[in-house]
Amino acid sequence: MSSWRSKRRIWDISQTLRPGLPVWPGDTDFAFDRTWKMEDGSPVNVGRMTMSTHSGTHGDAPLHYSADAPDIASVELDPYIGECLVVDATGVTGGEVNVGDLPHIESADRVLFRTFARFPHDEWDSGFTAIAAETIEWLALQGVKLIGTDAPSVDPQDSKTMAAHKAVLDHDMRILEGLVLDEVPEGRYELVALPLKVAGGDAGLCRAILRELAV
Ligand SMILES: Nc1ccccc1C(=O)C[C@H](N)C(=O)O
Ligand SMILES: [Zn+2]
Ligand SMILES: [Zn+2]
Repeated sequence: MSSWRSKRRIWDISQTLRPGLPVWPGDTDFAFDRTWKMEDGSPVNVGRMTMSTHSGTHGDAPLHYSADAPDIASVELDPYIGECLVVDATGVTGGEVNVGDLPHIESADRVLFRTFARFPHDEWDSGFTAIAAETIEWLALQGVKLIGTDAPSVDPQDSKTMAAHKAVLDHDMRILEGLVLDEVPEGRYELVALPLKVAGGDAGLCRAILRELAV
């Protein structure tokens, strides 16, 4: 008998989009409803959604932090697929992940940081841990093309300088935010996290997964 289930384990590292999803203070709430309902005699159910482009798990487009930079529909997809390193940064104090907090990194194309001991699924946590601009610079020099975090931003919530986003821009890196890494041990995985192709989009929602590497 055949099975749909792959022999390699998959971790779904996406937030579930649903009413009540915590969003950036002041940003658009996630809403979903049905425009056609089978219970009303429609042959099918059809829904609609209203949301911020930065809802839940998403990839920022360069356009989000630089006015003339590419939108999410224009960016190449290679950074969003391939081998990645998950780093446990749950022990970091002081608000941002610094170079000294990093483990020894042999080489990595993509690095994902787990900063929450327990992901805040039900409330917004303004005190999330950001990534220092120096850390991003350092990772770029190691050849890292994509940085991911379970926090809602690589910069602190009250940042006026957006230093981490600027470092990402300087090195033409890509960012994933709002990943859920609670169940994922530190180590190497295959990442697949493709942002939705929205023309003019400053970000794209992602269904993000990690898969056990082939041995
Ligand atoms: N929705 C916002 C409204 C105002 C200011 C920032 C945001 C963000 O979402 C920040 C974001 N997730 C980021 O890319 O760092
Ligand atoms: Zn964002
Ligand atoms: Zn961002």
